[in-house]
Amino acid sequence: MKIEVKNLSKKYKDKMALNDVSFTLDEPKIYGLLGRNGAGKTTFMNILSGQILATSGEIRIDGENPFDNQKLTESICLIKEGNNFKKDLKVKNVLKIYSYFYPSWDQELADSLMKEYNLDLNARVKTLSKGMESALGIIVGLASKAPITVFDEPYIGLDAPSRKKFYEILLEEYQMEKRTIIFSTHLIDEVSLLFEEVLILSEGSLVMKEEADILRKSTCAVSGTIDDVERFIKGKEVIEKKQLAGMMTAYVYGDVEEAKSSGLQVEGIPIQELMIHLTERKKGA
Ligand SMILES: Nc1ncnc2c1ncn2[C@@H]1O[C@H](COP(=O)(O)OP(=O)(O)OP(=O)(O)O)[C@@H](O)[C@H]1O
Repeated sequence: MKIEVKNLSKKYKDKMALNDVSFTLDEPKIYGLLGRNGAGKTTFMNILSGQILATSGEIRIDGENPFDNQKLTESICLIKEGNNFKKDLKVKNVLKIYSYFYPSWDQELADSLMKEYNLDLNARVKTLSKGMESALGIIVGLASKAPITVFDEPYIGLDAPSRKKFYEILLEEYQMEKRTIIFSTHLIDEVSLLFEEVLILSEGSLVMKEEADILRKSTCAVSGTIDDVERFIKGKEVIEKKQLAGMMTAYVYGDVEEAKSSGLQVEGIPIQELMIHLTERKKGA
């Protein structure tokens, strides 16, 4: 499904949570939506899934506005950080409700994930630990098979092996059947290899939207003497540079191979680092 975001803004009292954001997601891909606390990620995901209205601008999903749109809601599954389910419900009833709601619900997948995460069908949501409740969210998100599945920090309390399992199953499912997955997380290093495209929000503005492969190939950290590094970065877009004891390290948009052949020390920039530098740069602007 095509997602068009046009001049989207959301204001809460005097706080601009989103400020004139525009972009298009054309294809089913795994998108990483990144940014620091308060950058506007949850606000965006809530507007996308039709839970709240924008102050101005709009989101169109295959041409339609998601707010109060029953037909579209069946195509979007939003799994939040917590409180996804009514506390008094039994796990089996949660699954039943969602299976009725999502036309593409995959019961077989839900059953196998229930085993994987060792959840008791008869337990009530309020008796689940934080990690178990997150596991239930992950199960619903994956089994919904919703063409747009949005995970907003979906794994609070979930231990590292369970998170790893989640990434593996997400990838397996995605490879079998592509769908748009929008993933917001602060555990960027852990997940970044899953991302096919990365969007970074900073203080309500979109500061980057780029394919992850291009980012890996076209950004690098180069280190060497100040003169050598300055020579290399001349005319290139510099994300950040630091000097120490006559040496310089610069984070630049530039071809990794070219940097290597210039004799400088070259390293890739992890997406997490890139996010930090891009959001810092904006603050200082
Ligand atoms: N209901 C609300 N009322 C008032 N302000 C809000 C509300 N929801 C969000 N905000 C503010 O809007 C800004 C963006 O919040 P949002 O939750 O979208 O950020 P986020 O990127 O998801 O942050 P985090 O990574 O911490 O979850 C923040 O400054 C936040 O305080």
